[in-house]
Amino acid sequence: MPKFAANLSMMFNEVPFLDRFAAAADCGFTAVEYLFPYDHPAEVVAERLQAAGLAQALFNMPPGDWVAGERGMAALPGREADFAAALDTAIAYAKVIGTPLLHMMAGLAQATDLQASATYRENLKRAADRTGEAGIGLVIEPINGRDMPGYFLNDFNRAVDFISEMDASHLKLQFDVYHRQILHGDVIMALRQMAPLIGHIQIASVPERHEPLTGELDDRKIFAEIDAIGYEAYVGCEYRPAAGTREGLSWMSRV
Ligand SMILES: O=C(O)C(=O)[C@H](O)CO
Ligand SMILES: [Mg+2]
Repeated sequence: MPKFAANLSMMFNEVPFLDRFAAAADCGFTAVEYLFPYDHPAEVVAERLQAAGLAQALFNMPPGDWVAGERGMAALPGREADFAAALDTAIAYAKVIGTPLLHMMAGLAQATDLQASATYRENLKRAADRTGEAGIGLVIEPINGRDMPGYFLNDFNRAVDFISEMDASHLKLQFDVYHRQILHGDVIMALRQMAPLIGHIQIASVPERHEPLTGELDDRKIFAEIDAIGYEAYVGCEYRPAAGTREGLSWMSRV
């Protein structure tokens, strides 16, 4: 059975962000992930993580102005300086918090836009170089257009192509089972085929993005496949609890 990390951006929203670490540990989690730690000093986040005895699995680079609708900057021509500053911030936080992985979000741009693609490649190279020097893994994640309309990286094969082009062994795919199913289906075969490139996995039911075992996929089979491909890192529970985080955790003892 895979080991699971609580996603503190979606789970434990019953309490403020900094209190979610203790809440996750109290529910038996041994690791956490979240989108962004940047509203708090890195030292404070690290202290909460350590006090709860948790491992950090992953967090995202700063995405630009999230409230205004930005969803990353890597594919945005003209935003290279902002991207570089975000990368500096992410690496500084990663060193203090001790995350093994950073997720680089692409941003909203046409997947067919040649200038956006060129900018993405340049920024991906820069991020791969900088994270490589810092000893941190880097992941990119295809995201479905229903949840994130206009997201640049909306295709798993394209993500694999970008990764392959870079020739950086610490650059890998964030395989979110929820997005995979909505974008392409064929989840198990994709896990098998992409296994060598997978750096992080996330799970949620489809289509509601609730607890595993409540959607259209056979999550038990998916977890068995994750074990079978030899994936040993954390599986992020990136789901919105249907009716309370604690109340919904019984799936973990039924898989
Ligand atoms: O939306 C997701 O699936 C993610 O993992 C991103 O990190 C944030 O949007
Ligand atoms: Mg995800």
